[in-house]
Amino acid sequence: MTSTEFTTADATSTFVPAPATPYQGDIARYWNNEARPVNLRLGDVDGLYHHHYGIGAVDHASLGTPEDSEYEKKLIAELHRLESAQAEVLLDHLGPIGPDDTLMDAGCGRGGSMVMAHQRFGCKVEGVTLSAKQADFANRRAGELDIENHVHARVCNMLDTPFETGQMAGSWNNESSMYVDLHDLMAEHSRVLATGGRYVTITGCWNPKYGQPSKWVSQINAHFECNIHSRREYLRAMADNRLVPNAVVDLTAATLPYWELRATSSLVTGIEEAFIESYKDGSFQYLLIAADRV
Ligand SMILES: C[S@@+](CC[C@H](N)C(=O)[O-])C[C@H]1O[C@@H](n2cnc3c(N)ncnc32)[C@H](O)[C@@H]1O
Ligand SMILES: CC(C)=CCC/C(C)=C/COP(=O)(O)OP(=O)(O)O
Ligand SMILES: [Mg+2]
Repeated sequence: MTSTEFTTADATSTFVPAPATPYQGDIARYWNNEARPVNLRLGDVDGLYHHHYGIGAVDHASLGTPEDSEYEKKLIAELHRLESAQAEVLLDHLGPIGPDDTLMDAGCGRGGSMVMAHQRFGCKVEGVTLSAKQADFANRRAGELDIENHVHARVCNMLDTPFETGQMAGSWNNESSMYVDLHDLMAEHSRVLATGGRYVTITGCWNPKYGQPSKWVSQINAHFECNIHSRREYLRAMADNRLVPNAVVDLTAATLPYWELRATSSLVTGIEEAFIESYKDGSFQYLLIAADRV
């Protein structure tokens, strides 16, 4: 199939462009086949479906004790609360956004952050993902919430979007930048953002201070088929693309309670140890970077 041919995903109405590279085909398949119960069980708490991790202190008082028959349900609600708190912090850094503005969610997953952005700002949100299953899920959810005129996901490469130059008041990557070349990514954000618009990323990155990616970072890469970048690469790619950081927030200490709680739950996936150990040995950092498009 050539890059100009289009096909439809099984049992969906979403048009799916041929992947730009074989790797992007792998990632589309990965997310079309993803079925870890942790993600749907947490999303079912209130209908916001995330594929990112949590931040903030665990409210141990709300959990009760493990002997409590409702303990596991409360634990799931608590993990979900921390994941939504993470998205709130990302949205806090977008600056003033109004109902007439449009935002871009690059690597939107099942759309939880897009719904939150619309509910907070009243704005339009355009999401892109490589996965038809995720785009359909996000669009179905927007329909159920009656916000399909404001929140829309499409299957599209975040490095080559159909949006107009300067169209976006803000844009973000929430744990989705480890699948692409950062220079290409920042160039596309820089293109779609209006001058004065804000770009925000929350990401896991390896710490140049450690030297090279640790074995834990390699394990996370293998688990998700991704390529975690270093902190230095983010800052360089932004600087080269008219994106000037106005906040760099180290969220590593804030995400550890989420991981330590998750490691005790029935929904563990096996990657918990790698996150906990790499955050603790300093080889890996959970970072928010907000940048102005100048
Ligand atoms: C870990 S999920 C994050 C989802 C979402 N940002 C969230 O916070 O719930 C990674 C997402 O990046 C998307 N992705 C990876 N590479 C992409 C690319 N080149 N273009 C568009 N989306 C991409 C995947 O399809 C997936 O939706
Ligand atoms: C911080 C880093 C390096 C993230 C890698 C990207 C990623 C897969 C995020 C979580 O997705 P998920 O919510 O589907 O994962 P899980 O099933 O583990 O909850
Ligand atoms: Mg998850």
